[in-house]
Amino acid sequence: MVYVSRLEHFNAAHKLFNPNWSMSKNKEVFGPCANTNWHGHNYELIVTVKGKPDPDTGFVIDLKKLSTLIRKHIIEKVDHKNLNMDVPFMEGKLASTENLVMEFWNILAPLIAGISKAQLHSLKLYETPRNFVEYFGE
Ligand SMILES: Nc1nc2c(c(=O)[nH]1)N=C([C@H](O)[C@H](O)COP(=O)(O)OP(=O)(O)OP(=O)(O)O)CN2
Repeated sequence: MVYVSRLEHFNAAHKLFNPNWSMSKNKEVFGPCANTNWHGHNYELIVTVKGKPDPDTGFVIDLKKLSTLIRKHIIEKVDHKNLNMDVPFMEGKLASTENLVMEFWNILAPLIAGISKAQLHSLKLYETPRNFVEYFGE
């Protein structure tokens, strides 16, 4: 197996807020991340795909095609958006990095399988240069 990765970028606004809690409980749990008027992040998304290189191309997956697919189905939906208000697949969900990366997986895994013999292996999503999550689909 060879593991091939593509880095994409987006920026978005959000707040961490549980609607079932009072404002003071949200502030207690999420601190400044619960700020009513939002805050923003420069997110970095690393998509890793695994497979065997095709004998004709030497590619596990054409990275240009992978990039186009990620941009169309993920980046265009979240870039310069408010994750709590503007993104249908985040509706009713807390806009944490964990919940975001799981939604990204549900979108990307079948699309990648549809354009190649490769499989989605992992997603790594940086919310800040020091906070990031990794997801392997289980
Ligand atoms: N498990 C999670 N914890 C936190 C998440 C998350 O998505 N999953 N998100 C946040 C906030 O959105 C917050 O804005 C993160 O910023 P901060 O803690 O300030 O992180 P920085 O790396 O920018 O700053 P440091 O000064 O290095 O802490 C919080 N928790």
